[in-house]
Amino acid sequence: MRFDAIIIGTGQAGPSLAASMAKNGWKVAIIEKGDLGGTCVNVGCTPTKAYVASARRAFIAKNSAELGIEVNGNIQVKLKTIKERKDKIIEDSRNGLGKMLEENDHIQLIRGKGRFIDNNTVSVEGKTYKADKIFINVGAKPRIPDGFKEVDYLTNESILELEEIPEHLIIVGGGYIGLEFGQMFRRFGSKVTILDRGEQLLKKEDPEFGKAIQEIFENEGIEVRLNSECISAAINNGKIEVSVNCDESEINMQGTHLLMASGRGPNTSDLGLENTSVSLDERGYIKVNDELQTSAANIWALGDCNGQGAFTHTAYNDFQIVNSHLFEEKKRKLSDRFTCYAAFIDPPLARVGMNATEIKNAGIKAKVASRPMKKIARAKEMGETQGMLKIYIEEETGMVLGATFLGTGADEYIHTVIDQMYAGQPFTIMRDAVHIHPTVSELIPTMLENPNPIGENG
Ligand SMILES: Cc1cc2nc3c(=O)[nH]c(=O)nc-3n(C[C@H](O)[C@H](O)[C@H](O)COP(=O)(O)OP(=O)(O)OC[C@H]3O[C@@H](n4cnc5c(N)ncnc54)[C@H](O)[C@@H]3O)c2cc1C
Ligand SMILES: NC(=O)c1ccc[n+]([C@@H]2O[C@H](COP(=O)([O-])OP(=O)(O)OC[C@H]3O[C@@H](n4cnc5c(N)ncnc54)[C@H](O)[C@@H]3O)[C@@H](O)[C@H]2O)c1
Repeated sequence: MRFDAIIIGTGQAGPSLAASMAKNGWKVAIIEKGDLGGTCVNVGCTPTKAYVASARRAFIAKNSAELGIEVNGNIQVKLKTIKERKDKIIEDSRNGLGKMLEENDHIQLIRGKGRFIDNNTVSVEGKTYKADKIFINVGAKPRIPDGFKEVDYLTNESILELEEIPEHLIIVGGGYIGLEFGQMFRRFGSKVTILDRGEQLLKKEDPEFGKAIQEIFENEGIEVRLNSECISAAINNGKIEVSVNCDESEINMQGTHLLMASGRGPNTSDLGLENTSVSLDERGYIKVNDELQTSAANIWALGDCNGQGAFTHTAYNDFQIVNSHLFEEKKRKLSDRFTCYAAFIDPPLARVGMNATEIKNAGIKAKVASRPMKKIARAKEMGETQGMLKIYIEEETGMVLGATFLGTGADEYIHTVIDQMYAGQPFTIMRDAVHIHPTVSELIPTMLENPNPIGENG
């Protein structure tokens, strides 16, 4: 069967692209081997943020005496109810997407695993489909290091199926997934241990933010063990035993559950790409140019599988870039994008652009405007004073290079800085703006009054 375009994967880029192509009169096939909506909807952002909300309610219920609220009696966390609520949110989202794809006359939804036969042909369960243009949106999967084959470990998928709270959850990996699940299950009532081979949590952040998060986690009773190399696991007396360290001072710990949160890798190994002229990098990501075109001129790669971002908003922006080249006058480019993201721990960490370490490594002369949350009126009124705000400004031009915020609501007001960076204006625009009192955002202009040289610790 022949189409104008074939899309492989219904993640965060594919369905929007299919809808746009259909609107422009193209005949499109979209192939999906699993649940519609991909990682974010089914086993990523949506379910985890629903769980984070339940975990925060549990935490507040247990920790509001200081604000004059005492709960007498038992606070019960019902994981089965939390899961049912999450399943309903996912189902609604999946059904909405299914309806959109199935009711569009220009789109054919094909269920099954797609595999390239050549640059213009994809097979699904024995049938072949041809198109002039093919768009790959196959996402990523957990990367499991050697040493865990003997145990029945959990991943971000299976942990979301649990109906009972683990007694002791050991987590390998102190990145986004490890931290979000770690804090949430601690708040649900589990004992939690987080192991990471690195020197700090969230290794892409400046060390002071890693340390601040570690302190917040330890204050909640989470055990954090860094510099844990050569981790492996086995079953001992029905429990999971985890060995940490390579030398004879090896430490063993026992837990009831083990979550692997040690990074993700692209779904490109069994896609038949060897039958095409698409090139991969050494880690298996599909190489793309500034327009997300692969080394095969008629094939594009979008989302996690191209290694240019590992977030829903970057996958969606990939759709916007490709779509602009197909149908719009104003062309978008990958290189126009500022890196931005949030870790949805509590308080959240939000980031855009460069941090102090990157600025120093690049040899850029810059200043930092900073403020601890404990010096912000609204944070004090809310009783949520953990964290700090930092904005980096290039000395020569006055342009904003980036910001890292750790604090209550940071995932929202980071957008003040993101929008400023996209506007391409100097920091004085933000400094001279009038913000609403009392908000955390109102301190952004104030902190920009007195930027200082970047110190040893950022
Ligand atoms: C636990 C967790 C929490 C996360 N939280 C956030 C968050 O809060 N914010 C955020 O921005 N990002 C978050 N992410 C990352 C986000 O989920 C991903 O970056 C995003 O889903 C990537 O989308 P994608 O379009 O690249 O692919 P995906 O959403 O992974 O979709 C790819 C689709 O392709 C299908 N597929 C793969 N191979 C084939 C094949 N051969 N044939 C047919 N179909 C195929 C898959 O079944 C899948 O449905 C989280 C990820 C995880 C794991
Ligand atoms: N809030 C969000 O936007 C969000 C939330 C969850 C996931 N995600 C996406 O999912 C991706 C994957 O998340 P992740 O947390 O799995 O990966 P990650 O790369 O953020 O963190 C993995 C951690 O595991 C450690 N590690 C790896 N192998 C190890 C080993 N053998 N022994 C000990 N430690 C080891 C690494 O040092 C690292 O700190 C992220 O890059 C992110 O893009 C995003």
